[in-house]
Amino acid sequence: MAEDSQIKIVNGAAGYVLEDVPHLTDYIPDLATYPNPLQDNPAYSVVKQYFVNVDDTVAEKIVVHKNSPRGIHFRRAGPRQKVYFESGEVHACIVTCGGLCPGLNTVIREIVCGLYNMYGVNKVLGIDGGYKGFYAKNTITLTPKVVDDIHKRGGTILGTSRGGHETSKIVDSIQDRGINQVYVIGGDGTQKGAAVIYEEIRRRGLKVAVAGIPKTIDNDIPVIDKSFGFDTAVEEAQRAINAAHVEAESIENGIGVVKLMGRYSGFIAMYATLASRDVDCCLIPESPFFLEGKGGLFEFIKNRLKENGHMVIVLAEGAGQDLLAKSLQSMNQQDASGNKLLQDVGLWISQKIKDHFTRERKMVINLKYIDPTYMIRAVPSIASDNVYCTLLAHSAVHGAMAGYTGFTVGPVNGRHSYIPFKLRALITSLMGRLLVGSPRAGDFIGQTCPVNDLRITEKQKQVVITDRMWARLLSSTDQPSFICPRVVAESRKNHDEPPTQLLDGDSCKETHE
Ligand SMILES: Nc1ncnc2c1ncn2[C@@H]1O[C@H](COP(=O)(O)OP(=O)(O)O)[C@@H](O)[C@H]1O
Ligand SMILES: O=P(O)(O)OC[C@H]1O[C@](O)(COP(=O)(O)O)[C@@H](O)[C@@H]1O
Ligand SMILES: [Mg+2]
Repeated sequence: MAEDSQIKIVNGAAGYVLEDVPHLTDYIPDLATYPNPLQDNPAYSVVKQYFVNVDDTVAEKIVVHKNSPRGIHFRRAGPRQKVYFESGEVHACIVTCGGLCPGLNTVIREIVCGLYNMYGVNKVLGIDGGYKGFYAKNTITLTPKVVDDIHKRGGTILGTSRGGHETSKIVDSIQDRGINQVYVIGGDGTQKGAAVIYEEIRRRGLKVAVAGIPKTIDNDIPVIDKSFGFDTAVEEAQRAINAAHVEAESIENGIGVVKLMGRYSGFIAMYATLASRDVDCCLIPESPFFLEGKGGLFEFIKNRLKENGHMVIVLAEGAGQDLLAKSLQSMNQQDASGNKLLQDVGLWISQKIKDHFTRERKMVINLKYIDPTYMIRAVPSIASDNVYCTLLAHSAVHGAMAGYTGFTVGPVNGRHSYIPFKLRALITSLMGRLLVGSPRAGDFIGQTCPVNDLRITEKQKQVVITDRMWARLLSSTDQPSFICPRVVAESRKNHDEPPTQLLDGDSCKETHE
């Protein structure tokens, strides 16, 4: 067990490490247990071995070598034979925080229906308008009837907000209302907030389970395979890319520019580009680029227009922010949650391209800029995301009923798992490894992950531009990598061995806040 009593690490033979999640009995001993009501539920009782074995764990690494350690494992999500809450005792609440994401309503719906239908719970409250709703607003009663068709709508029926995380007021409200299960749906900021709430609840010795459901359209939460709403966003982005392509190919020297979401991580832009095949150039925050000179964006545009007569550029909102900061002398403004406010890279780059070709090259170009970001975020989730949201919600409900707390749910290599808010796995798994940080153009620097006490929320998953996926993209668009070949060669020379598949997916870096 680690020195910090809230971090539960179990070491086994052959380098097996379990990053366990906290349990209510860690700080309230002798809690009563009850048989899981699912065993008498006709829908579930037909399943052989419906309950998850208490010892089941999920491996973080599935590609291993003969002599490599077995690595980090997480507790497998799912229903347990014993539960720590009686049905009538449960008083649950659900809160949604941060930016919108397709699927929020589906998760809300499935938590409510899961609690009612699987566990016979009939007291579920919705917190209105994010964290501040705990102490500043009235609650909303949630029943299966109320949430019946909300999955067909975008947004969140509960409302959301940034900022306003006042821990003691929130926990006072939880205590005063007699809430004993808290379901928190939100991104990295929200999960940080949930971790603090869990710590305060534990300090007060309350029998309250805190479960996080990770939400981020940017897909930037580490460890889990993918966040809900991401597939919907990639799908919806196709409409904007198609429109940009139609516009561009209809006119001489047509250029379509599409901005997609992705503050620090360019996953939506990368997948939307790979899916579309109409995109000539994809720009993401992880891959710095430059405009002028040999190998720069302007030269590429000139050549592509010469070859094809038109082109489409997709860029993530966080791309090229270093260039914008230089040229616009931006102020360091933040939103209410402390997230850096970004400049509009789409507008900026569109203007730069127009200026360059019309003024400097005296060339007529027709550029159309499409910003579908908020339209994409506001749509209802597609079918596959709905199923995924259902599994996330059910995993969270099973975990809380089983007495686990201080955890986030999510699939790890396809298996739903409970991941502690306080996560040391990342340290161990990343220790000593070279990660690509945020290199500047021509400045390809590998960074070593600092060995600190980390949480799932203190790293961001990013596109690794030395991975095969980014190479696939470069090969599909045939765009420049914007990295000086000499620096790549030097970086290769510094690796004793060729890059290994074990590195796939190690795509985390420290948060930017
Ligand atoms: N470090 C933190 N500690 C406590 N609460 C936080 C922290 N960071 C963000 N929050 C709270 O989490 C909520 C959502 O955060 P935000 O960054 O806006 O969105 P997201 O969760 O989608 O990343 C806000 O109410 C914010 O106050
Ligand atoms: O305008 P808003 O609501 O602050 O949201 C903008 C941000 O929200 C996001 O869509 C998602 O961010 P969060 O996951 O932090 O909510 C980002 O891509 C984007 O920068
Ligand atoms: Mg965030």
